[in-house]
Amino acid sequence: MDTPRPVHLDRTNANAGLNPSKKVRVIAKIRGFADLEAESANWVSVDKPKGGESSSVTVSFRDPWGSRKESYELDNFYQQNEGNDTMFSREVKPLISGVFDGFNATIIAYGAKGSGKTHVIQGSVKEPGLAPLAMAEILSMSEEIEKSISISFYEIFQDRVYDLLDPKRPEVQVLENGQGKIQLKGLSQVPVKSISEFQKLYISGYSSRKPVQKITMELPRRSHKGLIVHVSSESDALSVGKMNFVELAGYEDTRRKSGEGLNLVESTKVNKSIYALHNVVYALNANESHVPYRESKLTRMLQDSLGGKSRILMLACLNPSFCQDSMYMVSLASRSCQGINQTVLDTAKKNKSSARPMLLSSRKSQIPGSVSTIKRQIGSQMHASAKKAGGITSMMKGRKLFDEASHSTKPEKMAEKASSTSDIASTIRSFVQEQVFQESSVPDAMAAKDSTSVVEHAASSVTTINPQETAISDKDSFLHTQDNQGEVSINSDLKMLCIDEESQIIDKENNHSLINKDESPLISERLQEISNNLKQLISSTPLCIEMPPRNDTSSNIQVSANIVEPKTPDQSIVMYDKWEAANIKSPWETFNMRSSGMKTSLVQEYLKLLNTASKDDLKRLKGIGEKRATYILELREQSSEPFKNLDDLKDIGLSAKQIKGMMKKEVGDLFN
Ligand SMILES: Nc1ncnc2c1ncn2[C@@H]1O[C@H](COP(=O)(O)OP(=O)(O)OP(=O)(O)O)[C@@H](O)[C@H]1O
Repeated sequence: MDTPRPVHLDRTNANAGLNPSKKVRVIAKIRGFADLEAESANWVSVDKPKGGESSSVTVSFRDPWGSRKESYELDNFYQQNEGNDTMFSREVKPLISGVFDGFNATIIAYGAKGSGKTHVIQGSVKEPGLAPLAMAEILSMSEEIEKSISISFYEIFQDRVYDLLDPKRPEVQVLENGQGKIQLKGLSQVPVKSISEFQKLYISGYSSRKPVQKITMELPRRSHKGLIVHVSSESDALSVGKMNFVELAGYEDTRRKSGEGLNLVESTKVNKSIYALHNVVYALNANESHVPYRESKLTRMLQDSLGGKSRILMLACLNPSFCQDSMYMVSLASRSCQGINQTVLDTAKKNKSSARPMLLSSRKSQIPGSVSTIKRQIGSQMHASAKKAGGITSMMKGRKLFDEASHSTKPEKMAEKASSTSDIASTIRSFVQEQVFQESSVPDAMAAKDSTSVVEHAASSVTTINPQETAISDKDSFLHTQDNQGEVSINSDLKMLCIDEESQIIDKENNHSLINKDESPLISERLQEISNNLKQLISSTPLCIEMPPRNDTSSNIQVSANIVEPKTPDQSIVMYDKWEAANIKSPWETFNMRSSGMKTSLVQEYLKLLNTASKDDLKRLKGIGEKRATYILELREQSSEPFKNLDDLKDIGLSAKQIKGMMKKEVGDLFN
């Protein structure tokens, strides 16, 4: 294992990279040592890729076990022994004159817990931070050019904004006026004439951070803090520019750290706003037409300062001892500035070429490609559901069909009903409305409209069941068996229906065959496949109740949920028309069990894709763009399976409502 070079940076031309026209600069600072940490941070090394002329530095991280090395290009890197004053004169001071010329500047310190954010922004009596150093400069400039200075100081705790200079005030409201300008209603703005006045206010603001509600015994409150320095013209008090100092709450990987209750909620909210901020920075850098300011309270508050005539300094604070979260913070910053700061992943790529494919291939083997595998999967899901419910599964049909059929024990009648397109449509309608959207919390007109259109598509899609597959998989087993039993087969009716659509189906199959089997198929294609099979199952697969042989006196009734390979019925098998005789669950209960099994299956497929798909495939998912796809890949580097349930999508900045909306769209598209 080769030892990484210690942190060393040639400062002879360290300022060469300071380009005042650059909107975003990304720098990192490794925290100074406390007494007990006299060890050097040998897990990080810094280099200038093009020698002294370079305007950026390459920061390489290697974990202490040498198993992972990653390099990122940043605008600058400050080592342990470099103080706040050095960073101030190189990074912050050049921005101050712009604030007097109508620019807004924002300095954002972020990083893992305890990485020195407060030390860098606020500082101490011994070593003032960037905010007081800037304030001293601003105050001295304001005297010369007759501008007035005032400050606001706020805290964002769990997406609520509080005034730190006047803590008795009610929550601050973030409003947008008709011109799209952000107004912070209820946030005080206090004039400042001297540095001692400022220090008094600033320090008292920090100490006023008392929990609004008592959380738990002495749990420190994790919140973002923002200082706004307003520069206004003295004559008309109109705002000229402002400088923001934002100290983000410490990042903590919720998957690695055990957190519960409020602590976990707090962490999730903190992380969400960190992602949201990077999303905004990314969008600004990429000149995207839509900048997602609304993703968090923080970005909303900073909207004026981040967009338009502004300069942003992203300062990643790093712990001196190896910390996975520190590494992650730098990678996030570097990636959010792609286009300006190209992420360098040379060694990471090497690692990936050996590790990632293994991961992918092991995943691939779990991703069923064939129809029969999918059926098996659905079957086992349903089996599990049935087992869990302690009940029995039945033919999957819509409520109407079942309601009517349950009053009749004649299979012919059921077959008649099931063979009509409208009843099959009704089956799907019921399923979509009552199961897929069951948990939707969007009761507005829009949701109703979506639901209706999905249902309409569902109704029109029932004739696309693949007759060839039906013939191959079911003809020789189930269908024949049914005929032999003298039962009227619903499936044969459906087959008749499908034959007219053959050319359309063949087209679909041809398209399908274009999918590279070695790659993760697109979620909508996978879901479509599952859906098609379910449609087949609706019509073709009776789950059977295995009655004990006649001479068996035991009272056991076996439930068979093996819908993949239907067995030839024999004397011991009775069909669904024995519902009442077997005294089992009602068709409606059974339908519910099956539907929830399908829903689980769809979600599992979706999560598998998130955990394995390529970036391009991820971007084909609803609601996943470049940034989110990037974050997903980031998360996958942190953990081999970052998405274990849909709630984990919150880590890429999605709300519960957005997650549901995305699933609805994916599922809805199945019927398009
Ligand atoms: N440059 C430095 N030299 C010496 N000690 C430092 C330095 N920077 C930070 N520290 C010390 O490290 C500890 C953590 O620093 P700090 O409170 O600034 O971290 P933080 O990132 O703001 O933490 P949190 O995420 O919990 O808010 C403090 O005790 C601080 O005094």
